[in-house]
Amino acid sequence: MATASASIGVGRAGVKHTTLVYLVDQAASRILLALKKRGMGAGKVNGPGGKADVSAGDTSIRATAIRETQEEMGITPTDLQARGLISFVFTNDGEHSWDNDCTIFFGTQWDGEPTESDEMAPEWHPLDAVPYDRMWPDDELWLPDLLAGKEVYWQFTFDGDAIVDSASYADLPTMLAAIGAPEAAALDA
Ligand SMILES: Nc1nc2c([nH]c(=O)n2[C@H]2C[C@H](O)[C@@H](COP(=O)(O)OP(=O)(O)OP(=O)(O)O)O2)c(=O)[nH]1
Repeated sequence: MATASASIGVGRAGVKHTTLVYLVDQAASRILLALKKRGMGAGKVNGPGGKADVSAGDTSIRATAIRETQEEMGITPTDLQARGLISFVFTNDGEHSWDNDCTIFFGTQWDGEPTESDEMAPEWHPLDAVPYDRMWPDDELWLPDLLAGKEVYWQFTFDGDAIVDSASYADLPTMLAAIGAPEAAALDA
């Protein structure tokens, strides 16, 4: 079981810091997603990702993003850019153990071929046909902006699978102030 680390990633203190990775094959205008087979969001299509884990050797949230993509898809991203932060709050869990503050990465290069793992089954989708009906409901609010080259800063409050509140922010400092998180020198530290 991985443990959260307040020293890696950006977001609220005492909340899991996590990653999501979106890889695009620009030559073929397609995005690499995957069916999540177990754990949080099982049955949904998502990018690879997961929580920061110092015990797994993570030295930065970027290292977490690379390790999770290796573990879940068998490939190594080589040009990841940190492009946003999404803060997830889950009201259905009184202990808020599902809450996570997630750094969003975008990339176009990787080593290896996407391979199914115990956690994920990779799927390619055309960039103009992202399967939002099989994804978390907030994704269609921000993933199009990410794919258009923008940075994305959002907070979503969920009750189970339903969004009950949301807010978007102009930039990282504005978002961190709004969610009560410490200031950060960099998104991918
Ligand atoms: N696309 C998308 N991903 C989400 C949403 N909510 C949410 O927690 N996630 C992602 C962010 C993280 O990558 C993951 C939660 O982190 P986690 O580490 O608890 O999940 P996990 O079961 O994959 O565990 P692990 O790989 O770290 O062992 O789920 C959402 O609304 N949309």
